[in-house]
Amino acid sequence: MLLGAIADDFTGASDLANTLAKGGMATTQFVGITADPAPFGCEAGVVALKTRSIAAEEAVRQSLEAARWLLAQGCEQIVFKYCSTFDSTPKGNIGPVAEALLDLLEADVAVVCPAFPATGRRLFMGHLFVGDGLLNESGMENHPLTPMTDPDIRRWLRLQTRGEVGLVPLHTVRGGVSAIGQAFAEQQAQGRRLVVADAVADGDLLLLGQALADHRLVTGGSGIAMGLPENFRKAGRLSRRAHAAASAAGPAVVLCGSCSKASQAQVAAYLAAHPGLALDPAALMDKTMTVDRAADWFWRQKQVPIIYSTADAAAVSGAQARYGRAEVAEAVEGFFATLVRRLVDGGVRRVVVGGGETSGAVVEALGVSSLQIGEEIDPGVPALLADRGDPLGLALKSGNFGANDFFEKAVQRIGTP
Ligand SMILES: Nc1ncnc2c1ncn2[C@@H]1O[C@H](COP(=O)(O)OP(=O)(O)OP(=O)(O)O)[C@@H](O)[C@H]1O
Ligand SMILES: O=C(O)[C@@H](O)C(=O)CO
Repeated sequence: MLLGAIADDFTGASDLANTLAKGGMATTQFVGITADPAPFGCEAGVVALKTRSIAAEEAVRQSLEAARWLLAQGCEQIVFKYCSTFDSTPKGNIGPVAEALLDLLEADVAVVCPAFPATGRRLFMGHLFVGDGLLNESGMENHPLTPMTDPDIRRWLRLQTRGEVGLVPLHTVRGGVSAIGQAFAEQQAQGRRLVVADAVADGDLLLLGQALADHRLVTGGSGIAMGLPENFRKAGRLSRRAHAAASAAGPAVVLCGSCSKASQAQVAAYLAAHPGLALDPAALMDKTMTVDRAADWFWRQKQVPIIYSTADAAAVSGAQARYGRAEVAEAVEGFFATLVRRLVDGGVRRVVVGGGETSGAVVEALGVSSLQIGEEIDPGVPALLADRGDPLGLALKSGNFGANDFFEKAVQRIGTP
């Protein structure tokens, strides 16, 4: 294994794995930390953790454990993948994990770059934009777990770090590989080990990728990895392996626990032509909605149904005020976890999931340990193939990713009925 990555959620892991596979690296996504050696021929390994919203010390512990395993597999460069909307709270976890990885790798400096232009996330003067607006006006300010209320990534990250945070602005990035190298060296000389780098287009990310060839640690969204495979290819170190074929066959289900604006629109679009079961947190808390009821409902449907807790910001904050933020999240995620196990044990072979935390709960419940990366469905979302006795097709969609018709496309692209 040449390149190892640690992703702080499951959809983020498949987003990054998709980028590395498209870049020509034979890539496997691992579900959590494993003690087993990586499969033969794996050039890039992405360890999917569920550390985005847990306590910072625990996120650090798990990330270091994953990094040590990746290093033991031979990895020369480590990528720490977080969300392209920099999802975190003032207490972490991006800063503490990045600083701990710098220490482990004995690295002097690392880039911080959540930009992912294909999905509208662009970074200018350290400020993160989503589409044509700032991050804190994009709907992310209402996120159920990590509300993003400041678009200045330097300022937000500094709340989380021990050390100062630097910046390599866009005009320097556009100056090319040696200008970028010099800028990092200057930031490092001033004692800034975490350095935010601007990027508004794929070309900026490719330049950065080239300039970061010798960096032991790279941190960012999946965009920052766009240029990394080329560094290994140029050195003649890559084989060329095809994407995994979508070979799953059987009934399908769509599960959505994401409450993002994009997910709200995608759920509405899917409901226009398919049956849906809405999960109300109150009904989960007082147990009037049970996994038995939802599973019975599922098997009665003639078309591929959607089961969702997706709701608008007012409904989400209402439920959180009544039951507590963590309590609702636990109830919703726990419900999806038990339900998906029941459905897959009962014969479902294609599972489409909306939301990173939700995907983590679902994949962990299914007990699969690794995922092969298939073709891209929409930017940042590949078809995935797991082995659970039979082939199991999966798609794990980040909250804000995907076109309006994502769910319909994904059901078709991850296998056949
Ligand atoms: N109706 C609801 N009310 C309150 N919380 C909810 C509701 N539905 C889902 N949740 C919780 O909100 C969280 C949504 O997070 P999730 O990561 O799945 O989606 P997302 O944040 O939109 O996606 P991503 O992390 O990929 O951007 C989960 O913990 C989920 O359990
Ligand atoms: O970077 C992103 O936006 C996604 O891969 C993600 O991490 C969402 O959970």
